[in-house]
Amino acid sequence: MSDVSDLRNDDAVYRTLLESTKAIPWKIDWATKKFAYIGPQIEALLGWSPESWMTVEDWAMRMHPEDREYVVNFCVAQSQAGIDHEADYRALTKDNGYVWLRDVVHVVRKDNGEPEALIGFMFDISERKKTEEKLLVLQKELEALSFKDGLTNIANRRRFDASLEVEWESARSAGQPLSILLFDIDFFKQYNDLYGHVRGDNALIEIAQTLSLALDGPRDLVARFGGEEFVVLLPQADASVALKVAERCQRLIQKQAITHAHSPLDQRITVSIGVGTVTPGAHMKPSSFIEAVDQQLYAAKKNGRNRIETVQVAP
Ligand SMILES: Nc1nc2c(ncn2[C@@H]2O[C@H](COP(=O)(O)OP(=O)(O)OP(=O)(O)O)[C@@H](O)[C@H]2O)c(=O)[nH]1
Repeated sequence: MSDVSDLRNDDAVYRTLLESTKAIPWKIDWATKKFAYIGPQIEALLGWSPESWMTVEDWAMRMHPEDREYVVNFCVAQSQAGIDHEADYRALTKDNGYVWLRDVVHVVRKDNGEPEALIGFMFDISERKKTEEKLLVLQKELEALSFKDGLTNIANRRRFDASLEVEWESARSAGQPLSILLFDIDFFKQYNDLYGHVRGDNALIEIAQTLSLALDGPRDLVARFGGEEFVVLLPQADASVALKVAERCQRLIQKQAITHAHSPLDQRITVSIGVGTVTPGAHMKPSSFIEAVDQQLYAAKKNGRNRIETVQVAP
């Protein structure tokens, strides 16, 4: 058996070790910017023969154009400063594909501190990047889900609150009106009691769909406000537009004719609607506007249900 000192002197052993790892070793002479060495594994990974890696130019040109400027500038700056570093980028393959690489770089310095050479390893990190990308997609899906109501599939209260905040600011700075419609299903407790919770859930889903169909503005939003209440946000809509939309919603729900034998109104599901319009002023809060619209909804209930009550809130 050879001892360690034998091994240290044995270039062939080192070469075998270097060339049998998955990581691809390389060395660049700093003065000439030429490759002194690159492991033969590079050919299996990217298709370019080791001999074709002549200078740092070859390295830079075989990088995805979107990664090139940042990675090259970063590596040059770190090398000049004598700092070991690493960079991730997409390397071009001979058949015009890309492979994600991580280059881990050690700066060999002369006695005066200036770089003499760079030595490093390239790692194939494409699998890791794929996992990261999948995670990103999943995260986006999760974010979207967290803004959706699980039962009706329309926007949830959180989404409504977030949209209202944005639209409120936009209306305030543009000096434009915005309107809100609050819906509450009439005698829904009786509906649940008579038909059961599952039919109750289905009725909520159907009404959510109908309300979605009633809107046509690009920024209009329908959301589940809670329980059997829905809300519609109408940016840039004045009182007359808001009333028209409310009437359209009421009509469509009537047309939908979901039987409700225990409703004294029409023997089908009806809704009460509170409508409010405001041009937000500097000191007004969205919550006090919602409060005012909620009072209209309450008035619609008190005044007989299946009706619309409106308010124009002073800024
Ligand atoms: N099926 C089902 N029912 C719900 C859901 N959320 C709220 N509800 C029901 O909605 C009903 C609301 O009852 P109330 O607040 O008394 O109102 P109402 O019976 O509609 O009476 P008015 O609003 O005064 O006309 C309750 O029975 C709740 O159980 C839901 O997700 N699914």
